[in-house]
Amino acid sequence: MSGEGGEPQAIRKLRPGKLVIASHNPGKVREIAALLEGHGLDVVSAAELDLPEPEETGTTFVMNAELKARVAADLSGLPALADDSGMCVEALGGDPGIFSARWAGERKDFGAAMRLVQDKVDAIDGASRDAHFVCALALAWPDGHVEWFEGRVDGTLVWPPRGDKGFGYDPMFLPEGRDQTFGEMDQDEKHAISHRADAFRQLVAAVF
Ligand SMILES: O=P(O)(O)OP(=O)(O)OP(=O)(O)OC[C@H]1O[C@@H](n2cnc3c(O)ncnc32)[C@H](O)[C@@H]1O
Ligand SMILES: [Mg+2]
Repeated sequence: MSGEGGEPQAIRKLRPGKLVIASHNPGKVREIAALLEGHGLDVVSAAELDLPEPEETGTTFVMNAELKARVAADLSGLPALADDSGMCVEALGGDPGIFSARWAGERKDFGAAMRLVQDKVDAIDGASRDAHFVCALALAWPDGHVEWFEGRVDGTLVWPPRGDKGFGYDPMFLPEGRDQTFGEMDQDEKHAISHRADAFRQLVAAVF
């Protein structure tokens, strides 16, 4: 991104202190807290602060991450970090993508969401089972400054789902070159290769 006059905008450093994790997904909050360990931050989740869950009206992962981070920073008066992520299936033109949470419905039934993905891919003759996860991070300050980062991991879909260690679509996603799904991996193994860890590596390099 460029500032006025064409000069690159300086990346803002994140100082030790309170940081809001602007997510209402406990699986994500757990992973984000682990990925931020050791940087002197005192993390507090949006749920702990009773912050509202904003409607995700953006058309990209980055737009939705920014929207969530801005709401949390504005309401808390603290820097806030949001994650918008999802699983993109090649044969489905990138769906569920930014709609990954919504495919699970009000009841957040990811068993049903995974079955829906499987049924849709299965209905296409000779369909590729390639998929990838994307994670967009937005770090917003109360004065309106925002930094963005995006990570990705490629893999294939397996059926039936395997493992109960992760969250969301993890049990049906087999990362490239591995024989365990994200659902079968311990958190540290997932963090060695995941879309979220990829985005955090970029964030850590930039803002600390
Ligand atoms: O918006 P917040 O409050 O952060 O929580 P959310 O669950 O609604 O999160 P998203 O809007 O970003 O939706 C992303 C969905 O994609 C799925 N997803 C994202 N990252 C994942 C991961 O690492 N493993 C499995 N599923 C993941 C998961 O089902 C999420 O609910
Ligand atoms: Mg959401």
